Amino acid sequence: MPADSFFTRTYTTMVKENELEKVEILGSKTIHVGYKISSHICEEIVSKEASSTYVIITDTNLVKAGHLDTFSAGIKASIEKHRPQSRLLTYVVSPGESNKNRRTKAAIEDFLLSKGCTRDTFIIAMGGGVIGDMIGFVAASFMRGVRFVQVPTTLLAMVDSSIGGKTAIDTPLGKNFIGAFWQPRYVFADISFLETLPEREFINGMAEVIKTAAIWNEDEFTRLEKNTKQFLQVVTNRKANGHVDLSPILDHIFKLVLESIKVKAEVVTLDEREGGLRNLLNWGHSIGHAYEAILTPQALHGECVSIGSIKEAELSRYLGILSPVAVARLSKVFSGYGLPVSMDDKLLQSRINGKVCPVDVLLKKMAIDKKNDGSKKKVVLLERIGKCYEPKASYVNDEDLRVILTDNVFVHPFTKPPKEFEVTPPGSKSISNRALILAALGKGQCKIKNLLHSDDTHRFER
Ligand SMILES: O=C(O)C(=O)C[C@@H](O)[C@H](O)[C@H](O)COP(=O)(O)O
Repeated sequence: MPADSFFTRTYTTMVKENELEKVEILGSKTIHVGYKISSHICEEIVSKEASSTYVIITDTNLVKAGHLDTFSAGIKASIEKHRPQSRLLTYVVSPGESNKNRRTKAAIEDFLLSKGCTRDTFIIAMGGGVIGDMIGFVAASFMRGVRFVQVPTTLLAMVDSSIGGKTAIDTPLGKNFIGAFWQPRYVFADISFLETLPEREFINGMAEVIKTAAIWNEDEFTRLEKNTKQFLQVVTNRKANGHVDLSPILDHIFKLVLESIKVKAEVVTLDEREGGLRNLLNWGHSIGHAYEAILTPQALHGECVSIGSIKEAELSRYLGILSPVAVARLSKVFSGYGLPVSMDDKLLQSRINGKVCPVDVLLKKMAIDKKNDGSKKKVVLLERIGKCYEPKASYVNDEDLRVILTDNVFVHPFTKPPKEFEVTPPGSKSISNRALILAALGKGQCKIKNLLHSDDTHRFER
């Protein structure tokens, strides 16, 4: 068998070039997912969306990878074909979360104004989550709102940030605090962009993929569990030019992108403005954003969401809602895809230059969360893999959060023992189970205090 025949053979059964799936959101099939669909994207934009000025806004990473040149050439060709009077402008920003701010937004707006852009301007946001969020917000406010499309080029942007019309910039106090709901006319997710995506960014995007399956789609979660090894093998194996040959896992990637998009599109369609249900997509983010506010830019969004998801799963577990087995499955799958699941992660530690996340600071950061009701904190609680406890975020208190946010408890002997003290140790599992059996055998009502919550007692309770 020739050396590349494994890939060739596998590839023939897989996703094909130009293959396209259209996902419905808010009543129209405007999310197009495919592999090597750049000509479709350019044709669709220019032929369907009339404009005097098309503006591609992207970042320097996309320029370096050659994507801006290729994409501009495609748009120019479509302009010549369909609207020869129109023009194409391009604008490039610096990459990274630290540039998703008021200053960059203002610079983009000044550029558009200096070029005489009017309300018929059509913006193409090509890039990752930072570009999509910020350019979406520019589109929402420029001339009181202009049309735009999302061309996500990272996994995170494809499966999450490009879908659903949440646009925003960050402020020093936290992420996405200033923004608007502004729907893109289309989202074009071309999987082939992922072939040039760096390893760390690829892994970063998996956090949102796992999150989406965890809150809504158990089958997909189980499928994700089965493919961790192969994923990491392929994604970490780079060619001389740093690119990745996705062909052995192209089907897996296509499916996980599509399944994540479908879930997000369904949730957004049911609750576009986040009255309740859309909170679920924020699972892992209440705590994740708090970590991110401290650890950015050394840690990426997905890495913080991964830690936040495990902490929020532990909170559900602590409240007796989620089983320890589910927490273990979650932890295994996040780490299986190369993500940190706690602050102890060695790779994370090597990146964050000794930064620490004290519980009080995390709680303070969590106090500014769009989901909260004033000073009452809210977190999405998971009931089991694929299902949340409530169809919205639930009220939680600082005492409970403090327990799960505290990483290590050091126990020291008293240097000077107090005369009297009272301690309530956690309930014993075997005594809890015996108490439950006795209660079940007895007649009338029985009140059990200090029951230990565990998988066993939970089953006994039923
Ligand atoms: O689209 C949503 O709704 C989400 O919550 C998805 C999140 O994964 C995403 O990171 C979102 O941008 C965060 O939104 P925010 O409301 O927490 O700022």
